[in-house]
Amino acid sequence: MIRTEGLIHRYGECVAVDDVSLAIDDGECVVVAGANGSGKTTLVRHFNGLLEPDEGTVAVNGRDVASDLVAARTAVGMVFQEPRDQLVAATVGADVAFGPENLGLPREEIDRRVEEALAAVNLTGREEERVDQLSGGERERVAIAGAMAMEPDHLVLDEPFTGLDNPARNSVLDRLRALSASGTSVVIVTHDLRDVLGLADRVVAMADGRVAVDGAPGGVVDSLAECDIRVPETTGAEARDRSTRPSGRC
Ligand SMILES: Nc1ncnc2c1ncn2[C@@H]1O[C@H](COP(=O)(O)OP(=O)(O)OP(=O)(O)O)[C@@H](O)[C@H]1O
Repeated sequence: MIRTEGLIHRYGECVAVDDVSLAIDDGECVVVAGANGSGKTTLVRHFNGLLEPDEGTVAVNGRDVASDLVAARTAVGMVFQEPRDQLVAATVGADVAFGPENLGLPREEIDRRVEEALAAVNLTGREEERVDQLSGGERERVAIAGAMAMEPDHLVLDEPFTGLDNPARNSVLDRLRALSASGTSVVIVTHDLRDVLGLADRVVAMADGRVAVDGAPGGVVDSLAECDIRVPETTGAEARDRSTRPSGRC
C-alpha cells in the first residue's frame, strides 16, 4: 500500500500539494487526473522519495519513505513525464535489462523479464536496436518496459501515453490491466482520461494541490466535469453504466 497523511509540498510560496491524505491499495488501479499545475506530478514524486514532504508523511508497504529510501525505490517503479531521460544503455535490450541486472537476478530471470516487458510495449524482437536510433515514442516504450521489468509492487506512470501510437497504447493498457489483476498497484497520472477510465478502479482528481474528487469512475464522471476535467463521451457513458455510486465531492 502507498499511503500519504496530511502531505504538503511547497515550492517557495506555491503550495503544490496541500494536505493530501490518500491510500492506494495493492492491486488497485488509480488514475490521478487534474488540470496542468494541479499538483499531480508533485504528489506522485513523493511515492518513492524523489521529493521530501514539507509536512505530513508518506509510507510504502507500511514503511516511512523518508527513513527507508531504498525500500521505497525498490517497491515503487516510476516512469516520468520525459521518460527518454531515463534511458541508460546503448541498446533496447540492455536498457530494459539494466534494472533487473542491478537487482542481481539470475540471467534467465533477467531474460524472461526483458522479453515480457518488451512484449508489453510492442517491441518484441528489437533488443539489439540502438536506443539513439529510436523514435521518441519508441523510447518512451523502452522506458515503460524498463520500469515493468523491475516488477515493482507499485507502478507509477506520469503521462505514459503521450507519444504512443494506438497499438502500443493498447498493448501497454492490456499489460497494466494484467499487472493490476495480479496485485501490482498501478497509478496513472494524466490530464487525458481517454482510454484509462476503462482500466481504473478509482479516479483521484487534483485541483489546486488538493484532492477534489475521489471515487470509482462511474460515480465521479459528473464531478470531473465540474472540475473542468474533460471526460470522453463514450468512456464516460461506459463508466456510468459500470457504476452509479456517487462519490465526488468537488
Ligand atoms: N520545480 C518546481 N519549482 C517551482 N514550482 C514548481 C516546480 N514544479 C512544479 N511547480 C509548481 O507546482 C504546481 C504543481 O505542479 P505539478 O507539476 O505537480 O502539476 P501537474 O498537475 O503535474 O501539472 P502538469 O499536468 O502540467 O504536468 C504548479 O503550480 C507548478 O508551477
